[in-house]
Amino acid sequence: MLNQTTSDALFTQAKDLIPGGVNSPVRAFRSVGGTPVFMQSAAGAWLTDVDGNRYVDFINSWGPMILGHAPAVVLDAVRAALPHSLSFGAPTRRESELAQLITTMVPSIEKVRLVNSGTEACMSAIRVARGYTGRAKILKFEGCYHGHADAFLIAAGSGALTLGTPDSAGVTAGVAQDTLTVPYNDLPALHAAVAANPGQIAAIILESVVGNMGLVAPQEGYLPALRALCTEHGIVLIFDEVMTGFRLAPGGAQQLFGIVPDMTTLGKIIGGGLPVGAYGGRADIMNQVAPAGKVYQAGTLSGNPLATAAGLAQLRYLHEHPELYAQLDATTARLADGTRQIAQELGLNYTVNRVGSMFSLFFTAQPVNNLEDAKQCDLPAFGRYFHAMLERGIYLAPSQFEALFISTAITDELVDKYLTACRESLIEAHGL
Ligand SMILES: Cc1ncc(COP(=O)(O)O)c(C=O)c1O
Ligand SMILES: N[C@H](C=O)CCC(=O)O
Repeated sequence: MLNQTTSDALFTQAKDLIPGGVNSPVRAFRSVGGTPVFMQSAAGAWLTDVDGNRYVDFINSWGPMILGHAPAVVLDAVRAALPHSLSFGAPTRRESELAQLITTMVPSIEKVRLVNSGTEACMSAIRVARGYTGRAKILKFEGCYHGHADAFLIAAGSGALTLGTPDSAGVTAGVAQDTLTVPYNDLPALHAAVAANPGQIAAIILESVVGNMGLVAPQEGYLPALRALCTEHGIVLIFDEVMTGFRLAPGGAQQLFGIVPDMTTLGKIIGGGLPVGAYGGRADIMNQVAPAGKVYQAGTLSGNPLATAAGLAQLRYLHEHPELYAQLDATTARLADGTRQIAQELGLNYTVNRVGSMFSLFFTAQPVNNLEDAKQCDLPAFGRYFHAMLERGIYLAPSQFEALFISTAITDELVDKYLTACRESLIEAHGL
């Protein structure tokens, strides 16, 4: 048994002070049971908790730590920036350098605005799309998560789905009526929704590869059809690449699939582990943003000097080392294929979905192409598996409805460690 004495004590204290004891719901282990592990430090592929237990990290702060924890290239950049200022609240050279790199790497982005989180990026992007089109409604997909702005907490994925609150309390009927939802990977449903709201939809926003109902890939032809539909109806197509940006390819999912959206939202990797988000797109759309245009959006700490230093260093490194993407792909293929094979050998035949360096093991033998498919999973068995893996030093997302994120710090030896733990944990979780 893991010694979690200090984590347990800290969680008890935190619950008196912080709602549910955590600052983001999915961390609370609610859907897998038990108490969350409180972390102390991290380096490379490894996390160390407050009781001294060590784990190989397969979440990587939900994506940002693509180079593993504490990479020298990012730490050095932050150290160099530190003495100059923690925040200016005034423009800096590095913001333009970061913007330049983003526009170079991401095909759809001609102009970009930095914000502080993925939520801010998505919230701002739909405001801009509304300002640009003069239309009120947006369309999102069931089980996709775009942060916690009111307009997105309708059929939301991630922690909201995990906790059974995909439609959050506190979101007014007035807001909800402007958010249309349809199942992911279902073109007839999408066409029907657009046809039923002629000239009213400002934007369609989606995770072009979904990570927030577990990992779900777009089916063949889905993204091109979506692109064509948006062009035909004058709808702003927004790819939420908060997870997939700079991860699935240097230019994100849009580069991988060869589809150019009108706008893109970014987060996670772009901050190298510090709080940053961004939204960008075609210049004529982005020129609507204040002070260039009439759509207001602002931020006291936006373009923060430490966050831009970390993000710029990480993005530069990725840009200069494109070979890392083949490495990530090969490592994750070994993990995902190995998991699938183990499940088959044990007679479980569970579904494993993978795109690049993201993957999910779904506790169902049925294919998973949308939220309804993902909801068929055996959640109690997943909870037992999660804890069996944790005992063996493997840190997974504490929810069936999240993807795993692989870093360049995962070596072949660590893949072997994961696969051994996976076999033992599946056996333990199912009493085989
Ligand atoms: C696809 C996607 N969009 C938006 C967000 C919101 O980002 P943040 O948590 O930084 O607000 C997240 C993650 O939380 C995400 O996975
Ligand atoms: N799925 C979420 C983001 O990617 C999980 C992180 C969070 O909400 O705390």
